[in-house]
Amino acid sequence: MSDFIKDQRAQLRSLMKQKRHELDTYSLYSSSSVIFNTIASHPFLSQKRIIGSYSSFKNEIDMQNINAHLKALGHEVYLPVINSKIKGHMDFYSYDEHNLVVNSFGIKEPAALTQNKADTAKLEILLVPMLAFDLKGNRLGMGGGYYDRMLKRVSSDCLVIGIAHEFQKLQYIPVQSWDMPLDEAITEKEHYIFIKKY
Ligand SMILES: Nc1nc2c(c(=O)[nH]1)N(C=O)[C@@H](CNc1ccc(C(=O)N[C@@H](CCC(=O)O)C(=O)O)cc1)CN2
Ligand SMILES: Nc1ncnc2c1ncn2[C@@H]1O[C@H](COP(=O)(O)OP(=O)(O)OP(=O)(O)O)[C@@H](O)[C@H]1O
Repeated sequence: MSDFIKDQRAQLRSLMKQKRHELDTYSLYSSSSVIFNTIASHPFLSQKRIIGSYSSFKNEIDMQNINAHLKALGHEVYLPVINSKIKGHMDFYSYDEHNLVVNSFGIKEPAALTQNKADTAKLEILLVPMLAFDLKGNRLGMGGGYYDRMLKRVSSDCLVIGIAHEFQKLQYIPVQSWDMPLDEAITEKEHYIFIKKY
């Protein structure tokens, strides 16, 4: 792996964490509400049943209403659970808003009950958090490599959609061989389509 790219990504990560930290509550609220509507009216939503999503933390777009809405519509909704025994590994477990526990990062996750575990290969839509993205669909995450590893196990038919604030769009994100590109990104300003799957 190139140390140069690794350093560039680390620098960008720290800059974008800072920017997100400075976001005001009103922008977070209003952008989350616009993105709720974009996801709720996504043209493929009615054709897909099994959705991987996430619980937000630290000024990420608020996914709580979105997750509840998707579940109320009858979708199967799964959220990540970090596996503390395997480095960079997470699995998805079914979402129940009344049954979430806070993990070591301060992110709410479902209890890891075997009977509630998703078959990652069966996910049809995956909503992905990101610190930054570019118009080629490259993504910068929090740096654990969790999504890079997980996306390798997802079906090539699964629609992978990054969720972010518009200010997280950058001109160029340096990538490494294992970085998995997004199909789409949704911000409060735009619905970007990088790869037209359907
Ligand atoms: N909501 C959400 N869930 C997610 C992610 C995410 O970006 N957002 N992840 C995306 O991959 C994974 C979790 N990855 C994470 C990686 C680092 C930190 C974190 O807080 N890092 C600290 C430093 C911690 C340390 O050094 O001990 C920090 O940035 O201050 C949090 C989550 C899986 N779940
Ligand atoms: N498929 C992989 N195989 C082995 N190591 C990996 C893989 N993906 C990522 N890593 C490791 O994880 C570290 C972080 O990767 P990267 O910078 O791509 O994370 P990220 O995409 O920002 O984080 P995340 O996916 O958790 O949001 C890398 O430095 C590398 O050591």
